[in-house]
Amino acid sequence: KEKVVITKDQQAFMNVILDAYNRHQIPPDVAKKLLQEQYSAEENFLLLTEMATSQVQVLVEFTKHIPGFLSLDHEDQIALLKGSAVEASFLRSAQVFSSKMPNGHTEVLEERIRKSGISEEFMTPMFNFYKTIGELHMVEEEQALLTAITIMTPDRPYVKDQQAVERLQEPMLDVLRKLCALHHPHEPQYFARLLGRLTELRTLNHYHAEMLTSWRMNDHKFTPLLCEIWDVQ
Ligand SMILES: O=C(NC1CCCCC1)[C@H]([C@@H]1CCCCO1)n1c(-c2ccc(Cl)cc2)nc2cc(F)c(Cl)cc21
Repeated sequence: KEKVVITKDQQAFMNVILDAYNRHQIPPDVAKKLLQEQYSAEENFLLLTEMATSQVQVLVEFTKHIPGFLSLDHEDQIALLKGSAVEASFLRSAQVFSSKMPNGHTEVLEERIRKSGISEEFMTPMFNFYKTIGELHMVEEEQALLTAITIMTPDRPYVKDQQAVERLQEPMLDVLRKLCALHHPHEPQYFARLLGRLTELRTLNHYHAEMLTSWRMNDHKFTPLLCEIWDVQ
């Protein structure tokens, strides 16, 4: 069984991404708000659009610190951000949902989300994803890398130089594979399970526009930034 060694360069590379990830995160205020009181479907939708708008802004800041991103073709930079923003917001939602909370809080949070205005049909796939992310008990390095890997996905629509993106994604996958072996030594399949979550994320991507337009309310208003990023309005 070969010894897993993270090189000094990989450690430095990892710290750049982790540091950027920790500096550019919106606080889980939305969880606190949802736990404090019940909101109407309209208020919940407004809360979601506000949170998602500010999350896109911090996502751009985080992405700029991913080694090599700023050296990509500018149109490809936009294509990567546009292609990954929804998945990053679901990944962040899953991390917030599965973060350690006092007893009973997660259940209240789930109930509030189930009653927030989202159509019933999306609850199962969404909460399956949240729960499977929670079961992974990711360390923060893994969370940061998984988000960076999601952004650096070569086959997003309109990406022209996919090879350039692959060259940036590969070193992150290498470090993640080693981290998984180090942090989860008794789960040889752990890395594969992590990457499997990225496939699940793509299916949530598929539902996303419909989840928003079927929100139980009239007249769904979106911010200009969300109209750009989400395929709505
Ligand atoms: O605001 C949300 N998520 C933000 C997005 C940016 C990053 C931070 C978290 C929404 C909430 C849902 C209830 C009504 C208010 O919005 N949300 C979603 C969600 C996301 C996409 C769609 Cl289309 C539907 C629901 N899943 C969540 C899980 C959670 F644990 C918490 Cl606290 C909130 C969550």
